[in-house]
Amino acid sequence: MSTSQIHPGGPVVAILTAAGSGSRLGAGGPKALVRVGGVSLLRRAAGGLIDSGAVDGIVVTAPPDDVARFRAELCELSGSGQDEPSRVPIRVVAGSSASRQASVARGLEAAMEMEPGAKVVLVHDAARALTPPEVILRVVRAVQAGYEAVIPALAVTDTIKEVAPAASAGGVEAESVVGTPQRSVLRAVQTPQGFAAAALVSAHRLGAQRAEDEAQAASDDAGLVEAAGGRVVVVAGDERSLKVTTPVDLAIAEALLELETHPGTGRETRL
Ligand SMILES: Nc1ccn([C@@H]2O[C@H](COP(=O)(O)OP(=O)(O)OP(=O)(O)O)[C@@H](O)[C@H]2O)c(=O)n1
Ligand SMILES: C[C@](O)(CO)[C@H](O)COP(=O)(O)O
Repeated sequence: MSTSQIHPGGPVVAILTAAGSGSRLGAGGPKALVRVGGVSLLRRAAGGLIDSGAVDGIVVTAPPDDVARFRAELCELSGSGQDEPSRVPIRVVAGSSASRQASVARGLEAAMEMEPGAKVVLVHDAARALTPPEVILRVVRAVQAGYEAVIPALAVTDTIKEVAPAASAGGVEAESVVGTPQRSVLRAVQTPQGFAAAALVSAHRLGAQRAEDEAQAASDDAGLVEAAGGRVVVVAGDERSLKVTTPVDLAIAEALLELETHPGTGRETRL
């Protein structure tokens, strides 16, 4: 990368995961290219990272067949790092269809190639396109302050049950509840998750054998650090960092943007 070195604590690189197909959204194309408020999730998420002022380079993981399309989608945001030193370089690489973990592993390899001296690595979901820049900054600052793994999260508002696999009785399929974790100690985890670069590289290396099987793969990167014996800490997340997963999430994201653009229209009461 060798760009303007913005951060005295060492370069900060972000991996923006966007290689998922979006089957639950069912938009008929890659989810990251779906528009909310007229702009794709991908551009909004990359723009948020840039707007935080905390990131020196971004690696995007794209669906393997869509790398060129994703590059084109981001070309206006991306700087070469030479003739436009004020802009953040963006590299698009092929992710993996096997699992998010496998996509992040590919992104991490590219990120460490882009900036071998990176001290902080963020892993962020393109699907969390409305994440406020201040959340990104909060995570980066906590890593720079010495925590090796930092995740933003919210307190849980539903009661969460643990269940056993479904069984059928009298023609009714039902799951048996096997436990109710105490709600006050539960957190709903968001992204970006921030890591000391060495800790993330080592955790991915140790967990690599899980990545090709979705059922075994870690559903977040902090889980890999935990499995490797590392310490993960939580900072405040934000409701606007919701993950666009289903059509209802997309409608909520549209409504949030509408509120931001036209505050005080009375729509607040309907949210
Ligand atoms: N093999 C995968 C799977 C997911 N992701 C990324 O990880 C983030 C979180 O995944 P999710 O929201 O579940 O996206 P999809 O996998 O696309 O959704 P679905 O499971 O509904 O297909 C998304 O930004 C997605 O693009 C990825 O890079 N590679
Ligand atoms: C990383 C994550 O967004 C934290 O909540 C989440 O685990 C991703 O899960 P997905 O099934 O890949 O959307």
